[in-house]
Amino acid sequence: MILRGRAILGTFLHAPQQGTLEVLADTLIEIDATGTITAVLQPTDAGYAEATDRTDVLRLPRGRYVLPGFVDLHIHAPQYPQLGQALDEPLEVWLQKYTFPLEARYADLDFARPRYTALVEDLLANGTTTALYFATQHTEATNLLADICIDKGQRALVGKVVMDDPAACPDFYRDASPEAAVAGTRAVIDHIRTHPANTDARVLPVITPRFIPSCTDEALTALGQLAAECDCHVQTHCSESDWAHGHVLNRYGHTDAQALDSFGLLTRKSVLAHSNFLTDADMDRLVVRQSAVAHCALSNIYFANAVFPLRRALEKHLHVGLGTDISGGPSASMFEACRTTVQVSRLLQDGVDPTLPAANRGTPGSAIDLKTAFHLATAGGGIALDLPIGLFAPGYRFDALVIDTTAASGSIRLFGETQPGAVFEKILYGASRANIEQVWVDGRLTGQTH
Ligand SMILES: Nc1nc2[nH]cnc2c(=O)[nH]1
Repeated sequence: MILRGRAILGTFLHAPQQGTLEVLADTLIEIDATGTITAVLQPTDAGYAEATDRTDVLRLPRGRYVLPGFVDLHIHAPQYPQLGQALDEPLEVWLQKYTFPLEARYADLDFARPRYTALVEDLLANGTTTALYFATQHTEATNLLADICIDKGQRALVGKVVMDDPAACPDFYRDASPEAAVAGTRAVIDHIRTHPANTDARVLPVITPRFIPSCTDEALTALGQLAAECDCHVQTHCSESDWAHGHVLNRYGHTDAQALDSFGLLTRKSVLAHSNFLTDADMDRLVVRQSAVAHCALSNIYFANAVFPLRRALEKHLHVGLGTDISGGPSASMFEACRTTVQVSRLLQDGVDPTLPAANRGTPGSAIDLKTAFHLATAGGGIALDLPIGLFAPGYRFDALVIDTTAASGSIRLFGETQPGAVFEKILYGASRANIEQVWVDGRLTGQTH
């Protein structure tokens, strides 16, 4: 089904600002031939009656609510087979013991294809309409992931992982040299940008140094130059755990954010995963560069040794979106990412050690409300990527999911509740895949949802 050149009538819930939910009840959204929203008409608006009389309007039944598609700002695509597994080691052990051996297998495209296909289909069915992907070190398998996203109609940003330092990366899974790493990155950029089925650039390339500990200075310098030359997005990990943060401090005598900046890797289109140990000065630097953080609340429980100070970052007007960090986080759902964002912020606020007096236990003022988490998972992701997504407003792409609150096999029970704020909470806390009835990207219905 296609909504391009048509309109959809229903109740839309979105969060243009942090901390607020906007309810667009009985609203008509008009979409042009490219999948861009051209009008959002509410019942009191001039022209509403005539517009809703159009015969080509898709009218949603009662009990349906439309949300902006989720923007997952941090996914390791090759780690999907490992989701919900192997979370018993700290980051530096987990990488060498489980993750590099798994990712190395993507040299074999017959291994990669069914796994990448399942991932993209499952994420779409979960409501993730935009995905920022780390692929693997392999050029061909990275191109394959991009091809699958293009074929399945997911908005995606796909990067070949650069990891060239022999001191940190195993022989069986490493770029042969900084030059080879950059050549592979260039090849993926060219593949995606010239793909004959990607003329509307729904899939974009991303420069992807894995993280400073796995890269040589030569590779980081060349990737910074490439980012300026190609005007591509950039993604990497930043100050994730005590170990990762400490590695960079030891190597350069300054923080990850400073080091990335010195390599030209902090741009308007950069997304830094985790970033838990950012100093105030690091945050200020990111604000100046307009770079973003992908907050991965669930994965941080396993690997970070700390909770990201999200409220402090938002008060500084840092761009922040949410990420699942598949498979560091054992859930592929952005609903879950919203829930965990709220939950860990409460732990940070109140503290966790019951032997301490309440007054010394936590970090007051750290709590994040559900509407803010939802904003970050949608509009915030769009701002981070500098793309017109995550909102229902003219000029934005029509990326959306239709929630069926009445689905018998779903996990939302409204018991007659109709107050939109309450319904919103029930959806965010309760929705599972069986409640996601339709997923739209650029005004096109994507595959089977359940
Ligand atoms: N969570 C996480 N952190 C990383 N740092 C470097 N690589 C990774 C990865 O694959 N996952």
